[in-house]
Amino acid sequence: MDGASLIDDGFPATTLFNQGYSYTYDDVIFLPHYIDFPVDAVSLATKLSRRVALAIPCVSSPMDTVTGSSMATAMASLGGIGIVHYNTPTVDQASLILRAKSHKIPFTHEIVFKSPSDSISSAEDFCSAPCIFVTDAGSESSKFLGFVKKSDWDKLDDKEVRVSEYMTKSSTTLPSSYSFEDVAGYLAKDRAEFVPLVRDYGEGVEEIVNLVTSEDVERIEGFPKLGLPSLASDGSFLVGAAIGTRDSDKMRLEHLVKAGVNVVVLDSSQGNSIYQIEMIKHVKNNYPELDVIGGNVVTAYQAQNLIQAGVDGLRVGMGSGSICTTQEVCAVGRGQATAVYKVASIAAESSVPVIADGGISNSGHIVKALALGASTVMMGGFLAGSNEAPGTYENQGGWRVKKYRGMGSLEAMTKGSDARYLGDTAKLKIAQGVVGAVADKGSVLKFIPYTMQAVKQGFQDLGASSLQSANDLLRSGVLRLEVRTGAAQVEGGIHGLVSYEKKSF
Ligand SMILES: NC(=O)C1=CN([C@@H]2O[C@H](COP(=O)(O)OP(=O)(O)OC[C@H]3O[C@@H](n4cnc5c(N)ncnc54)[C@H](O)[C@@H]3O)[C@@H](O)[C@H]2O)C=CC1
Ligand SMILES: O=c1[nH]c(=O)c2[nH+]cn([C@@H]3O[C@H](COP(=O)(O)O)[C@@H](O)[C@H]3O)c2[nH]1
Ligand SMILES: [K+]
Repeated sequence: MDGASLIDDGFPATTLFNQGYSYTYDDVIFLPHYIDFPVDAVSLATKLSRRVALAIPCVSSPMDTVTGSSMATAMASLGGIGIVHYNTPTVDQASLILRAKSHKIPFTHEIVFKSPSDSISSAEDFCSAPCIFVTDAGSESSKFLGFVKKSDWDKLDDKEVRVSEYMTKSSTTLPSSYSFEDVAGYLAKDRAEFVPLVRDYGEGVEEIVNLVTSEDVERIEGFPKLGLPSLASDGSFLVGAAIGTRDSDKMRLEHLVKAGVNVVVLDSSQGNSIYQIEMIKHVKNNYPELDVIGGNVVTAYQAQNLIQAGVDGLRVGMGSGSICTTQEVCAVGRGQATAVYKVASIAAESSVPVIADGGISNSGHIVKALALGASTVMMGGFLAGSNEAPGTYENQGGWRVKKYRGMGSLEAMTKGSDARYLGDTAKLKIAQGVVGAVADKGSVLKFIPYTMQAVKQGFQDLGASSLQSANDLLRSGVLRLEVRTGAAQVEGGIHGLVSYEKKSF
């Protein structure tokens, strides 16, 4: 359909976003366009940064209640990517990256090890694992001797008895290079409940890196089929990592590169700083093969500075996050729809991909972010209640919840990021985030594919079969938008019902 013959209706983005208002996703609505392809013809393939391609536009936030190794593994297996947080010592961050990259299957378990002479005195020793593995030295890198099932331990009268006296002896392990289908095949054939996966480093050095249970297999097989995973050239999952802009972060980066990190995000609320520009140059000079993403920014001016410094991607959003109090505390930031449109407009001139970071709470927000020019969306709260997020579920007022906290909350700062907030000499700590909880959402392996299907339906309504096509339609003024009044937003939501059940898939 020829855009030029459109009847004038709604506003082109350039008009809408130049009126002096800061709009967020909910403030604006796209007018539907023309459908001339089926929904399955929509491709959401995209780029995270200049050289990092993804099959789906999903990125998990570098937050310590969002992205550890399980989330990074799951996001990469879905075709997106996880950015491992840095609120932890360098060695721990590097081992999270190594762990995520050493898998071929879409999930990881927490594994607990004991030696034969140990005892298991409390049910808490099992953490969330269905069994405890027994190895020679009680660590992941020693010989596998067998296991203790939680159900067997429950039956013990004397919990102080040594593990060797009641463990089930076994020497069966599978290589961590096995695919999910290979492992599922083994478990079915041997009717085994679980099996450890072992990574072989050569010269007799091995490490138990994961465990797969028959319950996992059944669960995953019930989920939508996975698309193309995000893989590095060596076949390992793509994994990103956040770092800061202090001198000590240069040393951190060196370790992360050794651990195989594929892209690095300079994690700052206000990225247009001398510190960040120096760090961008440091990364470019020392690791020319590594893409570096700068941010956060919300204006064309901030973006331009970082583009000139050489960034390969930009992260957009200031104060838009669900746990953020930056706009309230510091009086700076921008409505996220406006921020994404403005930054993406300038970044497109240099072919720098943009990440729309924060404020995503439904598939419609993702459609809006991408159609306004973002190449990917970064999500914290949307993913924090999943099985793959760090932490365990708790009960709160009848809800099954997981903790979700801002990296600028007092609690997170106390855990590790003090230096950032205190400055080196300042003495007063000011929080820019809160500690909260989000509801259990199940596995990202299930709800992200459904969310992506909803995004594809949105793209079909816009008449865009790809991100590039949506962008062309937006920039040529064919795609039109309007601002929704308060009443229009109420009308666009569920209203006027005494009760309802909202089930999305
Ligand atoms: N997207 C958002 O709206 C926000 C995000 N956050 C998150 O909270 C965390 C911390 O963010 P920030 O506080 O911005 O961390 P940051 O480490 O960038 O900044 C903290 C303070 O340290 C200073 N600083 C940074 N590098 C320096 C250097 N080399 N020498 C001297 N001073 C230096 C900064 O200017 C700032 O005053 C991040 O994970 C970030 O993503 C926090 C607030 C808002
Ligand atoms: O003002 C802030 N104070 C904080 O303590 C904080 N921690 C994270 N972030 C940012 O919020 C994003 C996640 O937002 P959502 O939960 O809305 O996805 C993240 O991706 C970050 O950009 C913070 N912002
Ligand atoms: K906020």
